[in-house]
Amino acid sequence: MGKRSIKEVKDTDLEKKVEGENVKPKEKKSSKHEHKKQKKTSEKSDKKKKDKKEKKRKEKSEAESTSQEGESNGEEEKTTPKQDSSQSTTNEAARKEYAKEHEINYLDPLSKTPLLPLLDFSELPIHDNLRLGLKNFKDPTPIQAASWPYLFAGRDVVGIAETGSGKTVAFGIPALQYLQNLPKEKPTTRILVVSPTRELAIQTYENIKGLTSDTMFKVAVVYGGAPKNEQVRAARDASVIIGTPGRLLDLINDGAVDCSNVGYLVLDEADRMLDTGFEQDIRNIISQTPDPLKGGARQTVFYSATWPESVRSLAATFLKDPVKITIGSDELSASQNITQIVELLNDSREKERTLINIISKNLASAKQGDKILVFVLYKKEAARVENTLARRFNAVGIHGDMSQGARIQALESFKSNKSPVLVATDVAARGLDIPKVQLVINVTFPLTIEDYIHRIGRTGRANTKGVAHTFFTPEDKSHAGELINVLRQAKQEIPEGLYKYGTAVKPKVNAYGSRITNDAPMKAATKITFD
Ligand SMILES: Nc1ncnc2c1ncn2[C@@H]1O[C@H](COP(=O)(O)OP(=O)(O)OP(=O)(O)O)[C@@H](O)[C@H]1O
Repeated sequence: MGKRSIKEVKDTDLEKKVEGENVKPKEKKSSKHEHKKQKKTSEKSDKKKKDKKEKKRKEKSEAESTSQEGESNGEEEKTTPKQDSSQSTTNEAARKEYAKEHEINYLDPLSKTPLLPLLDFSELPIHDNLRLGLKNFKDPTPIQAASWPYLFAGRDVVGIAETGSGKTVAFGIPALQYLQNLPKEKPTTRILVVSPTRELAIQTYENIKGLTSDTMFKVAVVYGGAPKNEQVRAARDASVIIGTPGRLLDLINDGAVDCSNVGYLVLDEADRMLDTGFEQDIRNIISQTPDPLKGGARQTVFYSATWPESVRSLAATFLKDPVKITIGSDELSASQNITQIVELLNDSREKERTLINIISKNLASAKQGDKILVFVLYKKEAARVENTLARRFNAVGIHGDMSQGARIQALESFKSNKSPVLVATDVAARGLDIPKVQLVINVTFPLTIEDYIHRIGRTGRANTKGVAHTFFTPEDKSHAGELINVLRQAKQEIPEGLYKYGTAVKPKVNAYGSRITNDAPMKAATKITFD
């Protein structure tokens, strides 16, 4: 391990392409730890469950649900987790109704009968110390409710749900319970979460730390632009590592991170992680983990709000019989909590004046703590717009040309409301969960419509409302068709002038490269919806 096979691995984020490649995939013999048992059981369980479920449900049906109310603190459970209670504690009809109401769709190559959603935290087969991490939430969100039965059964999952819908907790809780179930032997990395940006890696680390605050698990975060030594120390013996691909590979090649015992692998913002900017790194990282196709015990979970065709066939190569769970439409969709305004401008030179007007108006009526996030496309543009807005509104900026320290400081200043306006490139488009972002302004249209969905998803999170205001100029005309589709899908107003640019949607081209890939479907699967 110790020998570096990458000359220089830079950190990866949305603006920096990783240069280091050519890490020879190692043929690793994966260790067979307990997780495999869990997985085998789960794979078999689908079949068994089919038969058993019918019986169980008949026995248990009717009005069981009410007796579960108010038990969500798990007090009475002590340390004995319930196993797969999701299928039995509330009647089947209520679960089906929930799946229908929240438009949960399943695509499962192994079973025609979905594992129905888990409707209450008290049904979670987890230890009490993990329950504490959920105490601030009332109910599972739909992606949590739908994913958990599969994740606890050890299945690979592709989870697609709108921005701000609680995907981190969706993959985090089963990951930590998996860890909890392992025998207490020499600590080694068991859970690996890969994130596209440093800020998202840090945020996920904080979230997972929050969920583990009552446990002894060691969690570490590794990302570029910060000294390695400290991260190497933190990663040593950490059971959970969250990181950006470049630094992760760097530490793997240094021998500081050992992925040979990873039993639960998460690609957060999975479509971004699998597109051309990251593909090779991801291949290299995954090659260091146990390979389920060679008998290795690794559960792999991919989450995102967007799932373009261009990444699906590649995704399939890393997953074993995954169930795809989609909340809402299969089409690209924005959160319905966001009011989308598209303003057509004839000339890019109108942008600055319009931007200042919108921010002035918005801040004049803003409530305490309200924030505005302004997106641009290029780093230089970010610096220029930040400059303009800094004088008027005490704005700060974040982009890939800044030092990591300055990036963190800007984000802190925005979060703590010292600066109510943050100007950002797409480095802040994905995953960041900043409370009270009331307004997102797209000064320059992003490279892809998926990025648009993620950018505007910085507002309207966790069932709050928000507004996204997008400038659209003739230069953006190639995005008109897909933008119209997104607006229509979210039942938003479509400005008449947008149609003049045409409604055609070009075949998918990966905007970070130029490759077009066809969607090679995963193993034939049956799509199940409740309607
Ligand atoms: N069950 C729940 N009930 C209420 N709020 C929740 C619940 N689970 C998570 N949240 C909160 O919802 C917010 C959004 O969660 P998270 O950042 O995981 O969203 P996401 O789906 O990953 O979004 P994105 O697609 O933008 O990455 C967070 O503040 C989180 O604490």
